[in-house]
Amino acid sequence: MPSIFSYQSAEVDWCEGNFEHSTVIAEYYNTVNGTPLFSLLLFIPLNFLVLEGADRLRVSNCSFMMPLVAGIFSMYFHMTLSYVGQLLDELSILWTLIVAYSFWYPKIYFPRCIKTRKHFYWFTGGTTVISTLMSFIKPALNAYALNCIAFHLLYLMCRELKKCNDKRVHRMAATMIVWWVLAISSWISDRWFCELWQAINFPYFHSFWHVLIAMSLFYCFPLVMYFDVNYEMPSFKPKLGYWPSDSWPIVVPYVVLEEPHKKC
Ligand SMILES: CCCCCCCC/C=C\CCCCCCCC(=O)N[C@@H](CO)[C@H](O)/C=C/CCCCCCCCCCCCC
Ligand SMILES: [Ca+2]
Ligand SMILES: [Zn+2]
Repeated sequence: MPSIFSYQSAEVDWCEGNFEHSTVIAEYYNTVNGTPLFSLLLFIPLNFLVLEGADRLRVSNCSFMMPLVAGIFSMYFHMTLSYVGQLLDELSILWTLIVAYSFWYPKIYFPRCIKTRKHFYWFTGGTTVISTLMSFIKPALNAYALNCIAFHLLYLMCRELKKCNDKRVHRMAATMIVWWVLAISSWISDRWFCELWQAINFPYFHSFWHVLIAMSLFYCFPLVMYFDVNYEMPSFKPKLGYWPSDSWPIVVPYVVLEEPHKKC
């Protein structure tokens, strides 16, 4: 019986051929294009915020270490295609999402029985334990469940956009959604239509997914920060921007806090 650490013991095998470019890395392209993107793309926009020095944001920025961990486990998974690698990949995404929800889920959407963020932490803590245990039941389904969370984010985003007139916010949200649609299409293509891609010798859609989902998150984070500042720091006015400027073809989206409103 193969060990849970052995190569190719995972329930899932992505379309890219195994050990085609290396004897130690099972899926070469899926492995090498993962981590740098997840970590770098997510850290850059946050630097702008950290510089602004708002305490709440400085504390919650610690959670941005989580996508880095998810990136590392993703690399380990594609390198080995082991059962442990698959679970680490999925659980690190689950925990990253839960940490992000714990910090940034707006209070107005809390279930009625939850009154404070402290109570919400207990709720997310309980959810973490239950969902972590459930993820061992059928690991192949975990990725589908995780992808469904994006639909909830999409729903939240639409509700927030309805209340917001800022064109920059709408533009950034539209960009994020376009990247996500491309990302999820690539993920599904790789999972469901692998035979077709192998027939035309192009089994790389999961690699595209890594890049495209990172791009979507790149735009998602400044937006989440924007709404968070509106709710949690009403004396500040958040503003979305693109570095170095709006007109450049390649830009880094970020959020800054403008001068605090003068209090009477
Ligand atoms: C108020 C809440 C704010 C939430 C902010 C979002 C926090 C981001 C959290 C997680 C980072 C995800 C990192 C993705 C790593 C992908 C690794 C990977 O490719 N794994 C695959 C196997 O190699 C696996 O099959 C994929 C599983 C599905 C992952 C789904 C992630 C959903 C992330 C949500 C994206 C939202 C984008 C905007 C939607 C409109
Ligand atoms: Ca494969
Ligand atoms: Zn992957």
